Amino acid sequence: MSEPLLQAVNLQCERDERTLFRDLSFSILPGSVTRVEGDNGAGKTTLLRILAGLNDAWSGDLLWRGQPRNHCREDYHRNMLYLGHRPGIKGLLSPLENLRALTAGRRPLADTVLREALAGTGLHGFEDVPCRKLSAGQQRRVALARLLIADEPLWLLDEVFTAIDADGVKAVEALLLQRAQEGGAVVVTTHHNLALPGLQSIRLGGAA
Ligand SMILES: Nc1ncnc2c1ncn2[C@@H]1O[C@H](COP(=O)(O)OP(=O)(O)OP(=O)(O)O)[C@@H](O)[C@H]1O
Repeated sequence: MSEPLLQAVNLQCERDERTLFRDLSFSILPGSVTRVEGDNGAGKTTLLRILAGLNDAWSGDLLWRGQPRNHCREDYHRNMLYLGHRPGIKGLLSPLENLRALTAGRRPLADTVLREALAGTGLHGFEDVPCRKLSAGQQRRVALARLLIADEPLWLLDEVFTAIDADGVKAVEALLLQRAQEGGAVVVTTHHNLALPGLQSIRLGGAA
């Protein structure tokens, strides 16, 4: 069996004196898509932010390719892509400018590549329009264009299907499968009913 990309061992997290989860252990294997499940408030976003390194209020161990994540943070952040439940798009900037900003600090990409990615998410003709003039679904598509140019093997995606129409959902599902087939892994939270073969799950809830 291949080595996990990411391993969580006995994770525990409390928020507002409530235990969201404890003794939570799981492995994210190359080639997998995993859905984090749980009711509203169960801690799905919190868990994803912990995995993304954006929340330090937890205990337990996180291993990246077998190494404690704290010992290889730079490598981890180079190989992990996190999209939060808000699109994180700046309204005054165009889709092209937003995508430039979202990819800043990563491998440099020519504008032609970024424009192609925007066209790939259905934004052809809107590349240079201020994002505040776009619909909620179109703004989400700006953030999703990141997936078309992502070389990071691990994707952590929080509610990225919000405001996306049926065709968009299918296209994103195909991207998740493709990342897994290429040997990467995806961890996703969604209230949308994902129809992916081999879908793994992490269930949150019940940690009184
Ligand atoms: N900004 C915040 N400040 C304080 N506590 C918060 C905050 N956001 C969330 N919480 C607490 O953390 C718990 C888990 O929230 P989280 O957003 O991780 O849940 P979730 O499973 O993603 O929920 P949902 O399905 O509604 O998006 C909430 O029930 C709440 O008690």
